[in-house]
Amino acid sequence: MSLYQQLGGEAAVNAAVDIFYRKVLQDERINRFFSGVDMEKQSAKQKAFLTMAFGGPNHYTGADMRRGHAHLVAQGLNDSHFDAVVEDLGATLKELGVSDALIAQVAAVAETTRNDVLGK
Ligand code: HEM
Repeated sequence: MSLYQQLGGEAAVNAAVDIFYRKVLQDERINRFFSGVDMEKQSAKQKAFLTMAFGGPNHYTGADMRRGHAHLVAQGLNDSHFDAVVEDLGATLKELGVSDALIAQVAAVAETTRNDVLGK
């Protein structure tokens, strides 16, 4: 069974969206990056983010991740911010009762996007 399926597939993504988004917006280390973001598109973005982090079906490539975050890199986005997002994601999954082993797998999937997201 894939990681995405083990976590509960689309239902798990939907459950995580609100909790994750709240954590990110309350996180003083990173919330400035989200201040100008279109709120209507935000939910779809969060779902795309979580589906990707869960190792599920997504339509994004490394090039898309580079393009999608290049304006944030220009604003100073760096490893510390990436780490904060991974931490907020882990805390979200913990709240939803996901095991530490699965959370570690999700963090490992997120890691595969680090260089693209940070434009390295
Ligand atoms: C774990 C790695 C990450 C993944 C998988 C990821 C994924 C995504 C995806 C799929 C999008 C939507 C792109 C689109 O518009 O089609 C996006 C946009 C965005 N991401 Fe990330 N992201 C990651 C890390 C981060 C980090 C570390 C930050 C900032 C702390 C961040 C902030 C944003 C913002 C603000 C947008 C919206 C940009 C806009 O609409 O202007 N992301 N991300």
